[in-house]
Amino acid sequence: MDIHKRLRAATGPLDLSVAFELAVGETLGLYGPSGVGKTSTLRMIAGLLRPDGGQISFAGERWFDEKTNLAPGKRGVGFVFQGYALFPHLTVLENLRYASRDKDARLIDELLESFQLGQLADRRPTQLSGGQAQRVALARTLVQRPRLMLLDEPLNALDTELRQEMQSYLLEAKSRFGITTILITHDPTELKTLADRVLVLGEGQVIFDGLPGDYFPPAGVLSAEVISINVDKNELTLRLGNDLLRVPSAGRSFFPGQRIAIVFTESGVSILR
Ligand SMILES: Nc1ncnc2c1ncn2[C@@H]1O[C@H](COP(=O)(O)OP(=O)(O)OP(=O)(O)O)[C@@H](O)[C@H]1O
Repeated sequence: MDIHKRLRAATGPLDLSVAFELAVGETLGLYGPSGVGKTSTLRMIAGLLRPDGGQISFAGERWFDEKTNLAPGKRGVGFVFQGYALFPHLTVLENLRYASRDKDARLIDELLESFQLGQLADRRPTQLSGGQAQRVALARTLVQRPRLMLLDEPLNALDTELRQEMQSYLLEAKSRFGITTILITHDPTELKTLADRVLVLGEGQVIFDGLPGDYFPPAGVLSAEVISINVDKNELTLRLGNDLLRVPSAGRSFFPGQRIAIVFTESGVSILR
């Protein structure tokens, strides 16, 4: 993907320019402050917003470039966002059947089971809780067998307990159906639980592309800067905030200016990486 678009932000033009790879089967998290262009990126991948330039390809198929602009319906993308509407006059089962192109009863049964919706199959959307409705919305997207699933803060409206419950449903769906997914969330825990990789956007640009654990280190891990190395004493001097620390270098080599992750343990400071 290599997507360029001039957006109109409240503060003036915002030049969105994002390039990234998307491997089949992976879950990519999109993270970043409000207004940096996350939703617009998903809308362009889905074909709902036309980029100014660049190219969008998935699984070896070209969806957009200067000569191509595949219609949204031909891309095989399932888009779930907050407040995603179910048909109010249809039951849960009817909502799934309606969405299923091939009326695959086995897949519908499997989704009802995976998302624990069996008992709720005959209820209408107004008779469901927020978490239940969101489970139906996800099942309804999966029943369409999308090749790529785009989730725009799907769990945002839910409270902490329901979010955790939904995260486990999403994990289950990921292992059962293995659908390539891009997930926008503001929740680092959600990214660490669900995403294989995270792309952090800042002001229309990719500022980090890597493992969620590298962007959000575990609690207790601190980032320090190597100030100097005393080879004779096998010792490093580190700057941590305004403090200088001396720690054993344990025979590893470092260079001044290098940022390293450290953790305080009972026996002193230990260097993680
Ligand atoms: N079709 C469009 N044309 C021009 N500008 C747009 C268009 N759609 C959105 N924008 C602007 O682009 C900016 C980025 O919006 P976008 O919704 O992509 O950000 P976001 O990172 O998803 O933010 P949030 O986390 O708040 O949802 C906003 O200032 C918005 O007003």
